[in-house]
Amino acid sequence: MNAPHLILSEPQTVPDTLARILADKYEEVRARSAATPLSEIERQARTADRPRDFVTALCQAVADGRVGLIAEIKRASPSGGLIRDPFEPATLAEDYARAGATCLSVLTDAPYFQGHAEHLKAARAACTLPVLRKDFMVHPWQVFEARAMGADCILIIMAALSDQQAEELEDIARSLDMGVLAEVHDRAELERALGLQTRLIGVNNRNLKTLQTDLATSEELVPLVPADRIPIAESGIRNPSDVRRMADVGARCILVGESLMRQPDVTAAAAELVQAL
Ligand SMILES: O=C(O)c1ccccc1NCC(=O)[C@H](O)[C@H](O)COP(=O)(O)O
Repeated sequence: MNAPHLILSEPQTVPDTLARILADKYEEVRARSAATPLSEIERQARTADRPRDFVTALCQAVADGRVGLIAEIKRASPSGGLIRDPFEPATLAEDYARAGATCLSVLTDAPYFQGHAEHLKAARAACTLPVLRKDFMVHPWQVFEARAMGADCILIIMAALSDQQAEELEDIARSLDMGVLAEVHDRAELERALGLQTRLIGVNNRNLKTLQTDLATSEELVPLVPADRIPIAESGIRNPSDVRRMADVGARCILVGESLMRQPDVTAAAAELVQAL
């Protein structure tokens, strides 16, 4: 394949942790695409089974007045260290589905989150929920790889990409009938994300410099999301009262990982969030 055309849009403004992750991701893509060329990964993506409709599932939850819970399967993280051990993605997926989650999010990044493509495959095979590949997308090759492993949606982190890169990744995802979740941390990123076609706008409450979460980020940004988009509050949501706090500013969809992963009974914990309103 040609040299990956990863260019960090404004490297000096990318927070340190994210910059490190992206640099490693670039190396990972280079190695993986050397082993499986773009033409081959695209062939695998285009012959994979039909994607599940991630966007419609969340729209339907909102239309029904339900909490749209994207329940995350995450073994470890830079901020939380090792979060869950033992870790069984298939069982967790079944537990989340039983609790009434709308979608799943599965970490596939290995170096920072101890994730793996096999976690996504196992989780998706264990239920009928649409699945987000939670990873740092920096190159078209990864979008094809996501579909080839079964993912139904990709994450586009606006802080990591130029507008042109984000549009390119979105175009490929749409050509594969995948959903796109555009993630923002501030007003400038939100403005840029609204230039994409996707309806899913994730407001991440995690400050990428400190890795601390603060729900005030969603309180500031969610009200600025236009009515034709679906705001999703991400990170740092721990209990039903946090779910109500997010709904009060207009986010009935939430993405929750660590607080669920730390519970012995994830079904009960996820059901509590789903039934919070
Ligand atoms: O979780 C981290 O430590 C982290 C560090 C650097 C970049 C991203 C990170 N997390 C990714 C996520 O967005 C979360 O996994 C997701 O929103 C769920 O958050 P939480 O419920 O707080 O686990």
